[in-house]
Amino acid sequence: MSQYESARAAFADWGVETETAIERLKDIAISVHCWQGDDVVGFEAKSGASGGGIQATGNYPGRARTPDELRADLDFAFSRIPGRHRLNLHAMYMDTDESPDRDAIEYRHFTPWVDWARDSGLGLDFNPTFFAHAKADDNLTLAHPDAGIRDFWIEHGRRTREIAARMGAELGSPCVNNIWVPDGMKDHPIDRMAARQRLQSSLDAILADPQDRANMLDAVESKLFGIGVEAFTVGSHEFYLGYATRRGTLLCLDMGHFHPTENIADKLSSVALSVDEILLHVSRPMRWDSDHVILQSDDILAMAQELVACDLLGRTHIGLDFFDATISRTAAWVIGTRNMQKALLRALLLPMDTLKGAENALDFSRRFMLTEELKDLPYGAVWAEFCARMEVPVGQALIADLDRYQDSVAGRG
Ligand SMILES: C[C@H](O)[C@H](O)[C@@H](O)C(=O)CO
Ligand SMILES: [Mn+2]
Repeated sequence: MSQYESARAAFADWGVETETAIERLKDIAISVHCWQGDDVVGFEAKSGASGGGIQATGNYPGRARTPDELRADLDFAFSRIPGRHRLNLHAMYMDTDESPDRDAIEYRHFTPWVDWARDSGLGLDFNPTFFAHAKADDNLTLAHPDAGIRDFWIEHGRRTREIAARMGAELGSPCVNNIWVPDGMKDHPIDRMAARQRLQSSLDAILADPQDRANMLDAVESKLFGIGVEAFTVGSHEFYLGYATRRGTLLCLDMGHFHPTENIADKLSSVALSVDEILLHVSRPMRWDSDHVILQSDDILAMAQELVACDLLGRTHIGLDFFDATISRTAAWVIGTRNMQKALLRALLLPMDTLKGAENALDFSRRFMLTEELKDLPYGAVWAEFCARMEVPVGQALIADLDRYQDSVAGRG
């Protein structure tokens, strides 16, 4: 009997069909973020420090310096991640000989990405870039007291929605356009309300034109604090939860954007009662929003378990948001994305009816015994079978591939 056949029998003993779990996992597209490949630098003529409190640390060799290098790295990464997925592109990753400012970007500045995505069978998601720009140096953009600066960023936001809609139409899959702004203050503000009113009306202006939801979906992302905006973030969780609920946008929950002791998995069932769809930025905050590459850690397993237990997979867009320049960037993409998939597989392999039955009967002894014994089941054999069917390597063969690719890019200047 093969390892998979014996694992299949072990799960069947608990009433779980491994074939069903594998089929469901195949259908879950992860939105892989472009910015892990180049340390959040982007390809604008004048790219500099990321700003907005975002900073990749490390100088591991092999950073992608051009769109072609980034696409080559992504081709490799996607070839080692089982399944069909999406690329999450920030506006500052335009691919053009022109140098449009943020308020002048157009669809044509991104067509090489769309052509590549189409050829690769990938979906695209998009983000306006409200940081790494002189007009964001005050750490205020859409909430800036200066109407001229607000108008500049409103125009940027409007254009990204048009570009996202066209990307979605071209690829036949709705493009999620996620708005995150760094706006805040280093020290205690006097007039929080005025800043939040400005952010609200700027967002309203950006979202004023209706777009076909078959082509694009709007999302808004909150944050607790960032470097340089320790005292006050205009777009807090409460601000965006209310905004998304009122305006019918997706709510983005970034796992690094809350207090480190908060359980982000616990928030899913709460916000799902108020918003139709959720966007996740799966990340690993190490004491703060450090954006470490995700592990198969309790937080990630809990997030996946909630998505399955609450039946939220159909209305949750799973995006990743981590970056680490101290390790191979392609290895970070591949291992991080596979960790998300492994967490989902583990959740899909749980005998959910049995677990819920124990809980509903208030039989907490049974729930406790079940959850702990289930941890010993052979999840690895099911994962290996899934990878074999999707023609991607596991274990030492994967590590050899990751090493080989890293060696091939290490000479980049
Ligand atoms: C690139 C950023 O990580 C991204 O735009 C945003 O999602 C964020 O999380 C900022 O902290
Ligand atoms: Mn994020």
